[in-house]
Amino acid sequence: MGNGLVDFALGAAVIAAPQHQVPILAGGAAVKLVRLLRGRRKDARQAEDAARSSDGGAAEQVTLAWEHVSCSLTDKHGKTKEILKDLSGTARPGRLLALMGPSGSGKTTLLNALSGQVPFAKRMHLEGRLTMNGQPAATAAFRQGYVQQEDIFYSQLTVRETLMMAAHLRMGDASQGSKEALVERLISRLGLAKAADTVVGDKKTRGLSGGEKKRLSIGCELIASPTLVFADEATTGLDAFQAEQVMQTLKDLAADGHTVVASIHQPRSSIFAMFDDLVLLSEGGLVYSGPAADALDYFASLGHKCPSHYNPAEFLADLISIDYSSPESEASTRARSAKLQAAWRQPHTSTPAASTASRPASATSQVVPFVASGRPCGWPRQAQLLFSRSWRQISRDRATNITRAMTNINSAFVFGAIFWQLKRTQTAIQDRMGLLQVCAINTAMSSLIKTLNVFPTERVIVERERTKKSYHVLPYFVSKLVAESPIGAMFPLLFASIVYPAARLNPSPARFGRFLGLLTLESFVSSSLGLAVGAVAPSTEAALALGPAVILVFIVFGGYYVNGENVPRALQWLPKTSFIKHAFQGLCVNEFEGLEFEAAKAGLPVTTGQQVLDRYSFYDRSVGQAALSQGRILLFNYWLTYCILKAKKPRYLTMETPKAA
Ligand SMILES: Nc1ncnc2c1ncn2[C@@H]1O[C@H](COP(=O)(O)OP(=O)(O)OP(=O)(O)O)[C@@H](O)[C@H]1O
Repeated sequence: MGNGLVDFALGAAVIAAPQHQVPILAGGAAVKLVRLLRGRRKDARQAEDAARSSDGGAAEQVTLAWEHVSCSLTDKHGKTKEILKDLSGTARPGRLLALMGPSGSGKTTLLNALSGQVPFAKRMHLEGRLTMNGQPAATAAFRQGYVQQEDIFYSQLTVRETLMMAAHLRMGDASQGSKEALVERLISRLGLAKAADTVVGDKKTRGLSGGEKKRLSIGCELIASPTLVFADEATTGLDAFQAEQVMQTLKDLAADGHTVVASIHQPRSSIFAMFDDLVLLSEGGLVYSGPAADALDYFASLGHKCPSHYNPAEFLADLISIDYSSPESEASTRARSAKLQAAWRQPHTSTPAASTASRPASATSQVVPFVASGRPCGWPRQAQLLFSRSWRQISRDRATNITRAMTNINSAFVFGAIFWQLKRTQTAIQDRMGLLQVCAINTAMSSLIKTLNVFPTERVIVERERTKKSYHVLPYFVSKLVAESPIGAMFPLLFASIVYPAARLNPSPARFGRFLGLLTLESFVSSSLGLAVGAVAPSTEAALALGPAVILVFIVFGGYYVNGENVPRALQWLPKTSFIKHAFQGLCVNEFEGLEFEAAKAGLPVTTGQQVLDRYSFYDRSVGQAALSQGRILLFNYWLTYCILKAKKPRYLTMETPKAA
């Protein structure tokens, strides 16, 4: 059975089992999982050892060559769009190669293709040949780092902590002292000394500048001691000064013998002057590949002379861009782009690309590594590290915690004021029911929204780290849940402590304890639903749109609006899945059992709490059963999230060998 199927079967068995069998099944599942995981860890270590022995642990320089790289996308109607058209080129050690081209020209796709990270898409086809020092890239064991366009970090960790965490996760076998020394070296080399103890920050917390974040991203990639460094749009969104600093960092890396390939949009002339080599793309086709210094001469030879005192990057960008301002200008600029692509395809007697082969910039044959390489740490250590990261993130996030606390206190005061000191009259029965229902809905919503706001971004970090094989999903997920629980439990406590006495609900400490326990459990269940939705949704915005739509169904079947007995047969499973209903039932039983009401002056009076419960079809429920039902949904959501996270491991397209080859 495949691993995914094993997880599916185990999870399904735990959820579907009768209650008394759950511990036995869960125990069996745990043993099986541990065995599976041990097996996989062993495999991973063997693969790691093989990779090490193949490169001997030495930071050998690498020349990356690509030939006939094409990428195309066919739509549903069979129409094919060429994203990359038969590209060939070389990136050499000790040289900074810049990929330039207008937006949509294929820079990111080429960078992804060169790093073996073109995201899998059903109708996309990728072909070409990639070699590293003459060996097929698939079998070459050179380490690479990929600095992504978007800098995403745990916002509450400082620069030093972020780098230290990367070092711990990826250099498990190195000593603490050597990791600390390496991190300090990186900090000073990346010009981050002043910001070393500053938290990364986010929209709510002030932190690093854009340039500092980008340099931190580079630092995190350098932990693995890559010989090849890719950077996508490294300067996008930065001011001129920060952009120059980031490019200088990449240039310094190249000077140390790394092979650096960076895509960039319209750099200023001082940055253009840093490029050793240049690849220019227009509409997925190559219009130039060779030394940056020779580019202007090449285009001048085609009749496109750059005016003096003009930024060469701007001149080249204008030359190869498509002008969509009018049909005529679009046609003429497309024609010019096609002409330039055709000109490049002509054989060059003294092609700039050929000339670079004879003059590598670095005289050494080894990369000067920033750090020593290492293997990832073991599972218990991973769990420990990830726990400390999650704990720091949640405990330091004052802005989020204060907002959550204020929201809960505010709701508690509003509900407390509306349902102030409930009496034992007939009309107060409805008020009690209403209050318990809004308590259940409020707890579910506040917990869900918080999770949806945070988790999709965190998931992207986890996916990136898993691509680097830094850790497995299980230690991450378990440590995250454990770390977040204590603070997550604070908010229902705040809410319950205000609303319970304000409304004068059943005044017994034990009943208050159960009220609090049910709300806390419900808050965790709602958060687990948020994790599952956040794991599926492609972005925070999508998660925030999807989550409330899902929970609305659970609110409708929350036990107050629709009586479970009147739900159509085909939909009877829905109330069973509504954790809001289970919480509400538990709260009602806790509140009404043993309660006596004043008799009505007219009509049929409801004088006991049990009669109220019977009327809502809650006669066979207990607080324990309600808690157990919530617990099962909680476990199901955790299991579902775990499976989604595992299945969502980034998939990349395989580069096929060109047909002509
Ligand atoms: N998975 C995909 N599905 C559909 N279209 C895609 C996909 N990947 C790339 N493309 C298309 O291929 C073209 C090149 O995209 P790419 O992101 O490589 O360009 P780019 O030069 O990096 O652009 P930018 O500078 O704006 O980031 C674009 O038209 C893009 O829409």
